Amino acid sequence: MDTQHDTAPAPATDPATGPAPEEALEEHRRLAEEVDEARWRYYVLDSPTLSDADFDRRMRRLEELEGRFPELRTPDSPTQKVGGAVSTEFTAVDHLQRMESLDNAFSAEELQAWYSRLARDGVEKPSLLCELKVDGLAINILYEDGRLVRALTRGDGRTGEDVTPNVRTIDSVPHRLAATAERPVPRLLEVRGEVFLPVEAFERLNEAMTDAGKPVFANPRNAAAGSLRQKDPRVTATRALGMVCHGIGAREGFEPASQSGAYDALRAWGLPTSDRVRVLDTLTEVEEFIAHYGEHRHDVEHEIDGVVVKVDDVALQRRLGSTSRAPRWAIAYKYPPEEVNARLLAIEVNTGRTGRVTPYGVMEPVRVAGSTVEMATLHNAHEVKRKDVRPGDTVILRKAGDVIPEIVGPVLPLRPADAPEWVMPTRCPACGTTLVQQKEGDKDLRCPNHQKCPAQVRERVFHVAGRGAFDIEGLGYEAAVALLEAEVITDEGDVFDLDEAALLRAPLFTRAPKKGEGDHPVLSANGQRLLDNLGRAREVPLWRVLVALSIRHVGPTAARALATEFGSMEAIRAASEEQLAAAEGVGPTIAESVIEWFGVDWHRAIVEKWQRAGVSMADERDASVPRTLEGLTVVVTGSLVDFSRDSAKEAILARGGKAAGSVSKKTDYVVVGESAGSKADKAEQLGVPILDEDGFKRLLEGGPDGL
Ligand SMILES: NC(=O)c1ccc[n+]([C@@H]2O[C@H](COP(=O)([O-])OP(=O)(O)OC[C@H]3O[C@@H](n4cnc5c(N)ncnc54)[C@H](O)[C@@H]3O)[C@@H](O)[C@H]2O)c1
Ligand SMILES: [Zn+2]
Repeated sequence: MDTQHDTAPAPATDPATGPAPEEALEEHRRLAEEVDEARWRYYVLDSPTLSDADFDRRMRRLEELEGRFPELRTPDSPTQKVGGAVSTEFTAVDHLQRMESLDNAFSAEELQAWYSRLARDGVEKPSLLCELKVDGLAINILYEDGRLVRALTRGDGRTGEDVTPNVRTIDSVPHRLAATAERPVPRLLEVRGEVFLPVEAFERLNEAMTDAGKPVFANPRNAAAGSLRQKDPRVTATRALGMVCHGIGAREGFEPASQSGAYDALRAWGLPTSDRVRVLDTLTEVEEFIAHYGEHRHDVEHEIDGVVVKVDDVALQRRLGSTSRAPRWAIAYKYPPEEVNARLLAIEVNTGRTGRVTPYGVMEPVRVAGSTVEMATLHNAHEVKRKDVRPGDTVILRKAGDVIPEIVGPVLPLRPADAPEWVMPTRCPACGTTLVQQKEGDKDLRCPNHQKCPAQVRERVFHVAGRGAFDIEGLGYEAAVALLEAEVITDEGDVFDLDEAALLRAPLFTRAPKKGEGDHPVLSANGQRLLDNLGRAREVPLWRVLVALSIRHVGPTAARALATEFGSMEAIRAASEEQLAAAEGVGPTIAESVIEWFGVDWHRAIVEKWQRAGVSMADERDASVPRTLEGLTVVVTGSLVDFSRDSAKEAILARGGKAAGSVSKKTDYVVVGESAGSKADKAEQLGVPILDEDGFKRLLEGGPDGL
C-alpha cells in the first residue's frame, strides 16, 4: 500500500496559545470562501472549477489552521459542515435523520491513527467492514411500509433536494421492498446509498453528447450528478444510472446488530448492495483490501475514489458517535487522485512511426496518480477542436491506471480572456513536408515522407527493437537516436548489419581504452550486450519479424495469424490479396495493407537486408505438437502461474486453436486466471465453459476429450 501521497497533511502541530495572528485569520477566511464557492459549484452546479485534490488540500489546510488556532473552528467553518446545498430548482425537504460526510485518511499512518483513536475511545479490535468508496452522489431513499415514498440528495446534511421522480427511473432501485417470511419489511426506513454512472455508460453518454453538439461531462461523478439532478425525469431515465446502498438512517421496526447484517436485510428486500463488501478482523487485512482495490481500481464497473472502513457493530457505532459532520466509527481511505488541474503552457505536435502527426499538451509539471506529468496526448486536431483546449487554459488532466495521461478538457470559467484558438500546423515538425490525409475524411494528418522523415525513421528503429518485435535489449530510444545521429545506420534496414566496427563509430557504445588496450576507444559493455542481443534476435519467430516491419494494421494478432497461415515471409509475399484476405484472422483490411506495403521498393529492401544479415524468415512447424485445438476459440483472462500472456497464446496457436481477446458466443473456452475481470463474468453470462489453469493444461494436452 502506498503510504503517503500529495494530499497528505503536514505533521500535526500543537495548539498555539494566544490569539491567531492576522495572516492565519486572513488565510483561513480566504480558504473558507474558496471552499464554500467550490462546494456550490460542485454540488449545485455539477460543474467544479477545482480538482478534488485541490479541494482536499484546502480542507486539509483549514483543519491544520484550526488545529493550531482552535478559535477559528467556528460552527460555520467548512470543516464543521456537511458540504452541500439545496438548489432552488428542487423542493427542499428535511431528512428524518441527518446525513453525514466521512473523515478522510490519505495514508496508512492516518488510517492507523483512526484505529488507535477507536481504542482510546474504548473500542478495541472491532470487526471492520470494508467497502468501496463509490464516486457518485449520496442519496437518501425513504420507504414506508415497503413503498418508496421519497428520495433526497444529501444537501447540507439536514435538508436535501427532492429528486423522487428521478430516482424512480433508476432500474436497480425497487419501488416496493420484497417482504419474506423471515424478514417482514419495516414500518419505516431511510436507505442511504450512492447513485453512480458506470464508466461504460459514461463513455456512451459523452459520445451521444458529442454527436448532439453538446458539452461533454468531465467525469462519471459529474455526469451522475448532472443526470440525477434533472428537472425532467424523462432525461434521467435515459442515463443508465446505478445505485448501491451503503447505510441506513431513520428506521422503525428494523434494528440490525451490525452494518453487514443491515446489508443482508437490504439485499433480501431487493435493494442493491455490493458483493465486494468484506468484514475483516485486523488492520493488516484492511490494508490488504485497500491495496488490492488500489491495483484493481479500474476493474470495477464504476469509478471509486477510495475504500470506506466502518466499525461493523451497531452498538459500538452508537458508543463512538459522530462529530458535527462525520461519524467517528468510519473513515474513508482515499486513493491518490487521478484527475488534477494543470496549466496548459503550449500545444505542440509530434510525428509518429507511421507518419501520423499528433498534437500534445505541454503543461506545468503536476503530480497525478503518483507520478509527475508534463505532457499529455491530444490525439488529433479534431480532438483539440472538440475539447476546445487552448494554450493558457487550466485543463483537467487525467491519468488512470496504466493509461497514458489525457487532457479531459478545459476549465472554462478559468480561461484567460485573450486565449487564442489553437491552429494545427500544415507541415511536418521533423522534416517540413506538407501534411496530408491518407484517405478522404481521415481525422489524422500524416507526413507522407515515410522513407526519410527523421522522426518516422527514429520511431521505426525504436519499434524494431521493441518488446513486441525483435525485443533487442540495449537498443532503446536513446541508442536509436545515437546510432542515427552518428550515421552508423540510416534506417531500420541497417539494424542487423551492426557489428563491432560499426558500433565503434557511435560514442554511446564505446569507452576509453584501459592500459594495454591501445589508444583507440573500445566497445563498452553496452555495445557488447547489443551485439549479443542482435545475435539472438535473428532467431525470433516469424510473427515478430512481421510486427517489426510496421505494416499498417499488422500488430501482434494479425502478425500471428499471417505467420500461422503462411509459415514464411516468402509465402506471404507471394500470396495474392484474395489468398491473404481468406486466411483465418486476416481479412480484407489487413490483406490490402500487406499488399500495399510490399508494393514499395524500400520496404522490400528492408526485408532483403534483414534476410542477408541472417534474420530467420520462416517458422519451423513443430510437428511434434499435436493439433488438439483445431477449430476451437479460447480466451485467456487474468494471470496464470505457468504461462505469460504471450506463451499462453502461442500454446493455443501452436495446437491449431484461435486465441481471441474478447468473449462472445463463438468462444469455446474461457481460461480464468488470478484477478480476472469482466471477461470471466461475460463467460458466465453466455454460458461459455470456464477452465482454471489446470483445466487449460489438460485442454492443451488432450483437446476437449482430455477435460
Ligand atoms: N472539486 C471540487 O470543487 C469539490 C467540491 C466539493 C467536494 N468535492 C469532493 O467531494 C469530497 C468531499 O465530499 P463529501 O463531504 O461528500 O465527502 P466524501 O466524498 O469524502 O465522503 C462522504 C461521502 O462518500 C460517499 N460514499 C461513497 N461510497 C460510500 C460508502 N461505501 N460508504 C459510505 N459513504 C460512501 C457518500 O455519499 C458520503 O456522503 C472532497 O474530498 C472532494 O473529493 C470536490
Ligand atoms: Zn516528416
